[in-house]
Amino acid sequence: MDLSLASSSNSHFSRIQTSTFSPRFHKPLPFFTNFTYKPKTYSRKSLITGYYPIRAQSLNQNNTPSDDDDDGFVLEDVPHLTNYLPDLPTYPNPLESSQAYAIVKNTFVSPEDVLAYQIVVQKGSPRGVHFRRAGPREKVYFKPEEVRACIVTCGGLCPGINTVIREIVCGLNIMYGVNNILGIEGGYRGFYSRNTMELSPKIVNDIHKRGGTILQTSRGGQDTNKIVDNIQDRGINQVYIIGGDGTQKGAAAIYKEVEKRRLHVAVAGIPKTIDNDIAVIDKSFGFDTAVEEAQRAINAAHVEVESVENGVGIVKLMGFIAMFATLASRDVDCCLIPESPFYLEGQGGLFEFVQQRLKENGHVVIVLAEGAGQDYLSGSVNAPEEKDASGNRLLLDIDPTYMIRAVPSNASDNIYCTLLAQSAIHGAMAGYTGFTVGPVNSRHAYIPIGRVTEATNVVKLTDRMWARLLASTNQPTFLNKHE
Ligand SMILES: Nc1ncnc2c1ncn2[C@@H]1O[C@H](COP(=O)(O)OP(=O)(O)OP(=O)(O)O)[C@@H](O)[C@H]1O
Ligand SMILES: O=P(O)(O)OC[C@H]1O[C@](O)(CO)[C@@H](O)[C@@H]1O
Ligand SMILES: [Mg+2]
Repeated sequence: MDLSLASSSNSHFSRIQTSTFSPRFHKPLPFFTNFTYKPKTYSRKSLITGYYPIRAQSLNQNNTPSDDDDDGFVLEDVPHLTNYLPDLPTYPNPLESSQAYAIVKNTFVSPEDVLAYQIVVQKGSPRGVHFRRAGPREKVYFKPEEVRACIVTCGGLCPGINTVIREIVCGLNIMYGVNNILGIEGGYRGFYSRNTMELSPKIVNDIHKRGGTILQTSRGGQDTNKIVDNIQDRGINQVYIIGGDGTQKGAAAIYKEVEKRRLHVAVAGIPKTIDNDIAVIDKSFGFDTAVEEAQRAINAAHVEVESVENGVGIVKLMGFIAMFATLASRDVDCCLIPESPFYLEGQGGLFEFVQQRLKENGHVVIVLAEGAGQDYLSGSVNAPEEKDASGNRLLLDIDPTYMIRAVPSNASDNIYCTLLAQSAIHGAMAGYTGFTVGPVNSRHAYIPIGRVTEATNVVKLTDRMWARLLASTNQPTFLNKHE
């Protein structure tokens, strides 16, 4: 039973060698499975973002393609340092002698463990896409005393960033005995334009109680070559990158350059987005905290509108937070999101609905998601195609409730951040690189960075979740406009 990495110099996707496979799989896997990227592009406006960029191709024992024995199993694997450094020495994982793991039955994740992307299947359907399960491996590709790690945070704020920083520092130190950890200040450009700070468990001890990021963050201004020069100059060999879709694209570029230079450097991404719009993973850290905090904003609006005659309150929130806060609140009369165009006048329009609710209840609370109703906003706030420093389009009149992203993370996000940090550490120590971590159907996985940056999640109006919201608020669908 062996699912081991074989080296492949020209592809950053590993081949999986499977001589025999666990009996719990109803069918043995092909002897070799080779993975090639076949990216498919989807329009940003498309409401359906499902895609399968990698196809498994069966190879027979001579390593040539064969059509048989393919039961549709696809592993979207992450790169490994041995892909371009085949002779890297390995060391026993220090967790073997860790007190914390002393009585754990299975300290190490089996190299065969993979997670299914789709868990709702039908009898006879192909087994589909899988990701490598995250967790500690028996062998590591770094001597703990030789690890020089760094952590950088980029993009907007999100509850829990400090917790992730803390847990990377403490996890590296406590689990793997690493003492050399640098904080890069001020985002990507901090690699070459700012000072660094030494991080230790003592320094980060209580930072999870604070919002923001102790390392500071920034948008724009990254220069991949200069970053990798700096990584080399400083002797850094593990890079932990916390940030959103833009940051993860930057991480992929850093990984590519590191691979080109054939450096013994693991690059690990920890996905961050308060909007919860990162593809593949179940949920992004800080989202629960943000939804909880959004309740307070909605509640405040509700108190205000109830206290005046015909009060109308508008709460502006980000992305999926608008939808989930509405579902959680019960005080929201109508949730407006960019994916569901609405109209103001006439039968079935927003004004008619507001009037009706005012008549019934004397007040109305509307949740407006970032980007909704752009057609109705004056162009005076920002020029239509204005961009921020990272090249993201600036939306009109976007002033989402920032209070929700400055708060420290709640208990469940703190636990989640701990798992993310520890998974990233185990992956880097085990020699995986160019990966991002996150839960897929509740289990943590190593996911190729390209998979999470190729498309961002949008609300699918055709999914039952949006229907649940409509059923909860009883708001108009705006689907039947009468001209
Ligand atoms: N395509 C890209 N390639 C390389 N670097 C990128 C790319 N897009 C963005 N970046 C860099 O990543 C950093 C963060 O990007 P951005 O400001 O878009 O935030 P983000 O990571 O998407 O976070 P969020 O949108 O959740 O706030 C910036 O320094 C930016 O220059
Ligand atoms: O004002 P800043 O820091 O650029 O952030 C704005 C953006 O950051 C985000 O919170 C990123 O998730 C977006 O919702 C928002 O558009
Ligand atoms: Mg972004």
